Amino acid sequence: MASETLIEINDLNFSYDTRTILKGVNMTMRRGQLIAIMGGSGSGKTTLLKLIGGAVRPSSGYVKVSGQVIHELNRDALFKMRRKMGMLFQFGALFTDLSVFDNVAFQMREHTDLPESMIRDLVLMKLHAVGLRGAHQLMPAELSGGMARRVALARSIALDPMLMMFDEPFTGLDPISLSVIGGLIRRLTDALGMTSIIVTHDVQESLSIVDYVYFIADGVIAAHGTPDDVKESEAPFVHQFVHGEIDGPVPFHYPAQAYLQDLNLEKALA
Ligand SMILES: Nc1ncnc2c1ncn2[C@@H]1O[C@H](COP(=O)(O)OP(=O)(O)OP(=O)(O)O)[C@@H](O)[C@H]1O
Repeated sequence: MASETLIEINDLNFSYDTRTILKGVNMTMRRGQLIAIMGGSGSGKTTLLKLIGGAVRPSSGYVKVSGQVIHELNRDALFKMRRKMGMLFQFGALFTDLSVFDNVAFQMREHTDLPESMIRDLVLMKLHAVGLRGAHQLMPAELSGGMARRVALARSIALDPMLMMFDEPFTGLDPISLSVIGGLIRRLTDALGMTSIIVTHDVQESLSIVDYVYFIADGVIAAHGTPDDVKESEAPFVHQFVHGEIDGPVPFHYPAQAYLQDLNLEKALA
């Protein structure tokens, strides 16, 4: 059912010690949706993925996945839940000493009792979905960057997750590989009926594939909407992002003391 809620984030607050990272975040994500989370560097996007995956606990509020409050799950229940979530980080590193086939088969062998003949069919099916069935015997060192990313993608969907989280899936890819990966994320989301979240700086690619966008700034949701809403938005924050302006409400520089002061310090240390 496309309209069923998979993730509900309610008044979520999170701090590292005394440093507040997320403030009163509310989000709803439905099954089958592809959602982008965008925001400046250090705005808390990866932290939000960690909260969804239960790697860190909220200071207050909650994340509910499939009706269950993540931080209330015991260890076993959390592991069970995590098995239904796939995570693909920027350099979704492959096991270099395993073939493409064995990389994709790894989780199936670890976490299921499926016979090897069935694993073979499933692995080839996943590789086929990313266009690399013919490459199943290659070793990671024989792959291009874009191919390696596709194998990592096939591996992350090996156990048919209900939720996939991609952290910066486009980083370091040339424009063609980038749109191949973007298209694949969309197609796999639809074909598997999963919910996918991408954290990305790549505004143009994501607006062309996602159903919904959230912008985070200073720990709050500064704007959200469909790609059409976002493209038409007059809000300065959204405008800066969508049109790639360096200066605007999102500062380019991490807060620092005056530059001159830093330079003088260097001189004093020399
Ligand atoms: N383990 C940690 N302990 C303390 N502070 C942390 C920790 N991890 C991240 N932070 C801080 O929390 C803030 C949010 O980090 P996060 O990684 O969520 O940002 P982000 O939006 O994903 O950034 P980027 O786009 O640069 O990856 C950052 O300012 C970071 O310095």
